[in-house]
Amino acid sequence: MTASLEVSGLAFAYPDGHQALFGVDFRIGRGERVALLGPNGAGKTTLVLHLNGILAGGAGTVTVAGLPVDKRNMAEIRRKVGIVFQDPDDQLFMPTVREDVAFGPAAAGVKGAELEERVRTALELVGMAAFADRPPHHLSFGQRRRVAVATVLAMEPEILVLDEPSSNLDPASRRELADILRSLDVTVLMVTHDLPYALELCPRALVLSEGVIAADGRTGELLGDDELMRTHRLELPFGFDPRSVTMGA
Ligand SMILES: Nc1ncnc2c1ncn2[C@@H]1O[C@H](COP(=O)(O)OP(=O)(O)OP(=O)(O)O)[C@@H](O)[C@H]1O
Repeated sequence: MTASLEVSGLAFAYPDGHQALFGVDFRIGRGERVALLGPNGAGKTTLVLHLNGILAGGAGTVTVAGLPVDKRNMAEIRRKVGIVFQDPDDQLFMPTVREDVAFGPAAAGVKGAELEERVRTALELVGMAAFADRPPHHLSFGQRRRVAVATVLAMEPEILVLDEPSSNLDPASRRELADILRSLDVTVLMVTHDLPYALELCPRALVLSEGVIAADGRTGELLGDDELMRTHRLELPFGFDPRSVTMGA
């Protein structure tokens, strides 16, 4: 399988000397959906910020679709790695939804009919085409999150990275977003503390703990491993049985 993402020997210490990553290795094939799990402070955000070069300077390499993440390739890397941050308001700042979704591709030089097509397709993929002319701040949180996903999809990324995509969503919005994510033909890396959501959406999971990959395998198997879960402070909701979920892979 062609790799969308390869992380090799990635280590990183913050300027204050705090070491957050200690040699992280994994590979994600094109079209896979992978959950990145781990307790608070495990290094998940630090890892994600290396995927598009926001953080750099430690040891090891990150490669996206064969292209190394480094200063020379930054513009192309930022197009290939689409990060949807936890707070949609960090990503929406234009007067209308349409302008927000057009912003990234327009900055990358896409214009005219192609730009319109990109915007239309991205909004259709997240079920928000009818909202194109609305100001983002008039939308509900769940709708703003979907538009934030569209802003990233409009870049036609190689890999979609989602930080806590289910946070602050009501059950119906949570399910609708899951259906949208499952329908997309894109590689997904999803950082989440919502373990049932990880199980529903991602056939594979990585457990990051104290700056190393502690486990990499089938999500259902990892969540069913009581010893692994306890060791890395992962807890399923009360009464939730990972063996009872049929996954929509
Ligand atoms: N700017 C910073 N300077 C120094 N240390 C930092 C900085 N940002 C994060 N850290 C430390 O690096 C470690 C990893 O943090 P990180 O935010 O990557 O964890 P996380 O797995 O994303 O946690 P959470 O689940 O709470 O979001 C933590 O110990 C944190 O305190």
